[in-house]
Amino acid sequence: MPDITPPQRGFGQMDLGLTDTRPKRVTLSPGATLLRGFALDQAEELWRALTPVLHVAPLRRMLTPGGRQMSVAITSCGTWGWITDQTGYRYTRTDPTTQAPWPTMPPLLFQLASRSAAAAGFEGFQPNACLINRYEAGTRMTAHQDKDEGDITQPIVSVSLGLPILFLWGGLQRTTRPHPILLEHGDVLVWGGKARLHYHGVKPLEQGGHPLTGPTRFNLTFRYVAQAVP
Ligand SMILES: O=C(O)CCC(=O)C(=O)O
Ligand SMILES: [Fe+2]
Repeated sequence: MPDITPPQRGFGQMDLGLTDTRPKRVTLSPGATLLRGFALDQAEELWRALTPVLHVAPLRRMLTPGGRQMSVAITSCGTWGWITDQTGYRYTRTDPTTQAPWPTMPPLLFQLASRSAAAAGFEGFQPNACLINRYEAGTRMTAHQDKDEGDITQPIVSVSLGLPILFLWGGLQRTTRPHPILLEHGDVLVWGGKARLHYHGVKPLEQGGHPLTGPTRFNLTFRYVAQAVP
């Protein structure tokens, strides 16, 4: 494992006016690649493309099957959207809050996801679902596997926008001690193949302000959901 220990909290090399000498590409484990800043050039355009999506399918804090309200606010675009309620986790074709189909995935998002996957060695990725997570200060996501897609031959592409967060990259067992990775604005993380079912989560978001997203962090995860999923 390369040294990907996060820098000290509070400032980064860039804030000091120094050149960022960290590698642009880091393998976290076989099949999992961090592409630092891969989406940076397009961040503002991506952000603008999200506005109409969030208008049609507003962010909402859903209930877990155990009846707890998630701290992260979530919505989706694409053919399939991910939901959780007291009957379980699943993908649906319509938004349960509006009964309307999920908004179309903006082509810019689709193309970025497909290019990112290819850059990480997964050619031909055609996501049909994009989950949109909004984190506010104190919000976190506990360790989990992404396994509701019904097809684990396709990777997950995760794009971070806004405030930085510590992402926890685990192993195939929940008990594997996770490795913290700093995910910053414009970073893209791709995991597939042997890494597809690795546990992962994020630490609580620290308070802060970002020029684009204000006091929040947005994360977009692109997935391919098998048509057989009801
Ligand atoms: O916010 C992140 O970086 C991870 C999100 C995630 O794991 C998920 O939506 O399944
Ligand atoms: Fe996940």
